[in-house]
Amino acid sequence: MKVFITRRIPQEGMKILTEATGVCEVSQWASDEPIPRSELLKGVQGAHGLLCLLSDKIDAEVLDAAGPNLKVISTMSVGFDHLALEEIKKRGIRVGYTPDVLTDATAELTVALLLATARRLPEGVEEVKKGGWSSWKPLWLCGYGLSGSTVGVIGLGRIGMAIAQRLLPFGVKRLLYTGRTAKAHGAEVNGEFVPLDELVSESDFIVVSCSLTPETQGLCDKAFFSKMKKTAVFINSSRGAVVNQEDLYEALSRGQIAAAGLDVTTPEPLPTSHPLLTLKNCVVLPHIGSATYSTRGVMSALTAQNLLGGLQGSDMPSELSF
Ligand SMILES: O=C(O)[C@H](O)CO
Repeated sequence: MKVFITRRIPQEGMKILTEATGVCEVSQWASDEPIPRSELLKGVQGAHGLLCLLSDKIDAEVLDAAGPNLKVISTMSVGFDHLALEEIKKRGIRVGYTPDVLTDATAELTVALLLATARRLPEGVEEVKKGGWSSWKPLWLCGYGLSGSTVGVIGLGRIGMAIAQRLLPFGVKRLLYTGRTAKAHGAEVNGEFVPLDELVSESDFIVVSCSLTPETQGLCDKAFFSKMKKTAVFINSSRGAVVNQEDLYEALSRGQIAAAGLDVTTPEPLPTSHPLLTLKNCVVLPHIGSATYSTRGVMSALTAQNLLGGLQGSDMPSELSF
C-alpha cells in the first residue's frame, strides 16, 4: 500500500515504516520545510495512507486528490484542527493522532514560557548583551511571581492539568479553570471551576490550554483583555487562533495587561514585521511546546504505528473518535 509522508520526521517513525516491508511503500517530501500545496496534491495521489503534520491543511481538495484508496490519515500532533473532519468522515477515512506523549514536554515549555514572560528573562538577557546592565538596581527589570497568586487555566484537559500540577508547587494560592464542564480531575489540583469572566478578572496568570474549536476561536479578544488585571500575565500554548492578536497588541501596548507569552500565533511563522514583535512585554516562541528530542521521537513512532494500524484495518494505538 502506498504511503505519503509530508515532511522529514524523526528516525524512530521512519524506521517503523521502512521495516514494515510487505505492508507499505513509502514516498516522502524529505525536507524540513513545509511541502508546497502543489506537491502535496501530487504526492498524495493514489495513497492508502497519509502521514501529515499540523502545518498541513488536509481538506476536501487534498482528499479528492488522494482518491478512493485513502484509508488512514495519521497526524504527528495532538491537535487536529488542520484536518477537515467532516469531509474525512464522509469518506470513511480513519484518523490517528498523538495525545498523551507530548503532555509533559508541552506543560514544561508552558511553565518555562510563563516564568520567562513574568520575570522578563528575554529582556534581561538582551540588556546584558547590549550593555544596559549598569548596576544592581532596586526598581530594574521587576516582574511578577507565582507565589500567593491566582492562576486561571482555560481548558483543564491533559495538558492543562499537567501545567497546573507543575505550577502549584510554586506556591499558587488559587487555581481556577474554565471549559465546557467541570472536571472530576480538577480536584487533584484544588481547581475551582468558574465562569470565564470570573477567571479572567481574578487571575494573575492566565494560561490558555484548550483546543481550537469554533467555540474557542477568537475567545481572547478586546472584551477578554479589558477584564484582565493590569498586572496579569497572559500565556498561550494551544493554538494561535484562540487569540485575537490585534486586540492583544492593543492591550499590551496600552498597558492594559502586564505581559504575554505565546508559543503559538496566527500565522505561523509570525512575520518578523509583526507589531507584537516590537513589544518588550511580549515573548513569542516558534511553537516548540513538544520539542524535546525524546518527545518528537515518541510522537513520530506513534504516528507510524497509527498509520500501520489504519492501513491493515487493525487497532490504531491512538485513533481519534469523531
Ligand atoms: O498539536 C500538537 O501536537 C502541538 O501543538 C505540537 O506538538
